[in-house]
Amino acid sequence: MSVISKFRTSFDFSIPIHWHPGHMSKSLMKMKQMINDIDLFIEIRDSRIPISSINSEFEKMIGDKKRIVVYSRQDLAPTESQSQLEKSLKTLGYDDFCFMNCKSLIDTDRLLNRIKKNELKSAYGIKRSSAMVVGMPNVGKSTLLNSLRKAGVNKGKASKAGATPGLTKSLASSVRILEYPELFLYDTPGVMPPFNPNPISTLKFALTGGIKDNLLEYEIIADYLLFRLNNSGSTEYVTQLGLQEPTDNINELLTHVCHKIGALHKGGIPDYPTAARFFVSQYRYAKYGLFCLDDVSVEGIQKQLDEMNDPSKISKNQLKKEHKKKLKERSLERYKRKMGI
Ligand SMILES: Nc1nc2c(ncn2[C@@H]2O[C@H](COP(=O)(O)OP(=O)(O)OP(=O)(O)O)[C@@H](O)[C@H]2O)c(=O)[nH]1
Repeated sequence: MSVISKFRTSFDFSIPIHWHPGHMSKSLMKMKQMINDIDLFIEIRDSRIPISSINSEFEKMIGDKKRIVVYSRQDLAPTESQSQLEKSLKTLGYDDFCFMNCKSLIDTDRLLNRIKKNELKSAYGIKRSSAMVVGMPNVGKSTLLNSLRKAGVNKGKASKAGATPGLTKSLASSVRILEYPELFLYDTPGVMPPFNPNPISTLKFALTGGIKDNLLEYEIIADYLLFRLNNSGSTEYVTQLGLQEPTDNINELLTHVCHKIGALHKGGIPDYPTAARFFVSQYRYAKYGLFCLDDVSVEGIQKQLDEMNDPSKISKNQLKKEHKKKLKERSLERYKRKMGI
């Protein structure tokens, strides 16, 4: 795909988003307390944001324990980015990972066989083993637990799964997912890092549905989406939305969407947040194509990991101040737009 040169080549966003409510810190603490009872961690990351969905807190917690990384939503990420990621991870020395659609029983069977063959080899007939599924919010933890239970012991759903991030709020008791060797699995609430020094990676997480709706205006998420679509030369959105041509102007695009879906207030005033939500939801249903939002080259991964592990360069207070200032500016902008000023 060729990059259309008249579009933006960078996206200015520096609002740090903090979402680490009490239930997340409590759960993280509880997970840490249980560490000695866990034989295997199944850490889930999203194939569309394989690096931005890493929580450095899990890295510290899991340490040298047995872990398998599951890149979920394989069905929503391009095959080229998966092959590139696989190559890069192997070059960087990682090999305990797999890609899957957590809703697919074929994929789940494959994962279960792999766990039986590799991770639980030493446990046959010896003892009951325990595993824990961990990950950021909405990456597919409960879905995977339910699929593993179905594939392993043919039992129904044990955990509530759904498109709303933060659905699982507490660490529940474990459920059996294998009879022989006996394996139990704990579902855990999605945990965001207490502090993420890279606002763009949180923005990517928001775009893929990982943070609560009220934490960031949909118009910003929609603008970032438009930037990414144009920047990758992908114009499927033009056809899908019935636009005349690609645009780099989010207001222009949202005004069109408002009229297309009838998102209008009294007097025909466009309802931008509803239009933005629609634009983003279509992306999440892969209506504009399949995308990987992270750079998965060896250098790209290394750069993102370095940033993640060295937040010391950025002052938390500085970011908080900037956050407040930006929020004020945004609400003024929104007010002006609403009033047609
Ligand atoms: N297409 C696709 N959808 C998935 C996959 N895994 C999970 N989902 C969907 O993603 C949404 C979130 O899944 P959950 O299992 O609730 O995610 P979670 O990680 O438990 O969420 P929290 O409770 O926020 O921690 C649900 O609508 C699932 O159906 C996948 O591999 N492919």
